Amino acid sequence: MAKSSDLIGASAAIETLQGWSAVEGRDAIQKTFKFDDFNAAFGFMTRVAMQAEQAGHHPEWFNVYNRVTVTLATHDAGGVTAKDTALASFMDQIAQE
Ligand SMILES: C[C@H](O)[C@H](O)[C@H]1CNC2=NC(N)=NC(=O)C2=N1
Repeated sequence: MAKSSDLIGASAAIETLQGWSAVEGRDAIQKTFKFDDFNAAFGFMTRVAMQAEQAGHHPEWFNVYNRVTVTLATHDAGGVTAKDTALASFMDQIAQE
């Protein structure tokens, strides 16, 4: 379980990532991924879901057709930790393929 001492914070986290922004009003990071169609978006979500389950760390997300808006925070810690930057990097990596 993550602790508040694990926090790195949204501002520091987005400096190390591409295309992620800080969420207003809470310590979390967000990005909208856009794909060719629903099939590609859902394929992305399926791969992320398997990785999330393996890591025990899960995204908050919202899908409409070819867009997936992802919010990442570590609930146990009350904000952004290395678990979020790791999941964000994984998403960036597989979204390119
Ligand atoms: C017991 C279980 O590992 C925890 O509840 C995990 C599950 N997935 C999680 N996901 C996220 N994003 N934050 C958490 O604090 C978290 N905690």
